Amino acid sequence: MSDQHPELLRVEALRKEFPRHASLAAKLTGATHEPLVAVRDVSLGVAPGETLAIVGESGSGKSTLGRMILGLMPPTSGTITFDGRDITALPPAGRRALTRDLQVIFQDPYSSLNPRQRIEDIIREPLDIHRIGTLDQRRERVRELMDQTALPDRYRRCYPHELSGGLRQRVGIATALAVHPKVIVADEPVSALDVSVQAQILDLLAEVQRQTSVAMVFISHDLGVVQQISDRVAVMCQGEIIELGPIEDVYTHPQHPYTRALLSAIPPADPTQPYQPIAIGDPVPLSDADPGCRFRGRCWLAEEVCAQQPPALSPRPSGDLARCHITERAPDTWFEADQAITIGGR
Ligand SMILES: Nc1ncnc2c1ncn2[C@@H]1O[C@H](COP(=O)(O)OP(=O)(O)OP(=O)(O)O)[C@@H](O)[C@H]1O
Repeated sequence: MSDQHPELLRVEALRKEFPRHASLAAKLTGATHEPLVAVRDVSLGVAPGETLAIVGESGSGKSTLGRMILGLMPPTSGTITFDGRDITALPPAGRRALTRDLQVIFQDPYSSLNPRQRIEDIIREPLDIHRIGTLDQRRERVRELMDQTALPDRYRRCYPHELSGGLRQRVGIATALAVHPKVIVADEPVSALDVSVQAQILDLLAEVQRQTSVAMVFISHDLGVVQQISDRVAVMCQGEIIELGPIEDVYTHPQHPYTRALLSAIPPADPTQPYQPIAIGDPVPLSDADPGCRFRGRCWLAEEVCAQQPPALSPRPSGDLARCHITERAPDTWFEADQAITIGGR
């Protein structure tokens, strides 16, 4: 989609390092510690009306990337461009003005809603902050937003604790939509909800997007969840994007073994079908200076080259970009090796 439309949001070589706390022994010996690289030189763009999913296991750097896009955390290096404007290091006043265009939906709607405010006041708050319309117009907009997010009017004067998790997430969505943002970052918006409620909220987000053309960055640890609503997906592993492409291509022809393993973890819709998740174990820590592929310690396809050279994010015939020496050399034959692995433990 971003090939046809100018990008609304672009991050380029975005990096976030966190200092590590030195142990007492290290302090005494003066040993230096490498920082933890949470996001490693990530580049991607989002077009108007597009949903880009950011997927990866816990600790892969998804939320840190989302927080930097939202201006909640400064990057160590790299740039963020919004609507053609560099917003990487905006002063606080500039950032505040931008919150109208860039909104967020959090994972846990309960902790993100003020427990002492009524639902109508919560939804109206962004309109008050940005001084949009008269009080009557704001009230009318709240009614419109409750209608749009299928929140029955009887909840208008309720407090968050009186609502179910699904209804609270509808309030979160209505609040994010209130000021007509251009981009919404949704950070695990359904992972705290029951499966049946998840489906309703995903349907709502898809419908809202059809109506408003808002661009969405949808962060999730679950490839199964993003399939339903995303146009493209970026798969993150140990701070890096290891695969990026249209959702159909990534699901039908994954070009990175890590993506293949994540896909294998999605339970089949039909319970009579075999469920054979590929066990890849936990991330293997590597020095920042390590020259090889960061996934090689968990990879059943790894060869010598994987320890010697960093794989580049390179295009594949299927339309994806992937960061893997093996599939770069043989994009269509690696599935044979895939068939040969002992599923559930290598
Ligand atoms: N404020 C922080 N200070 C130090 N380290 C951090 C901080 N925030 C995140 N990290 C580390 O950065 C790495 C990436 O974390 P991040 O939360 O972005 O991952 P994630 O993919 O969103 O995972 P999760 O879904 O579990 O939040 C992890 O190793 C995490 O411990």
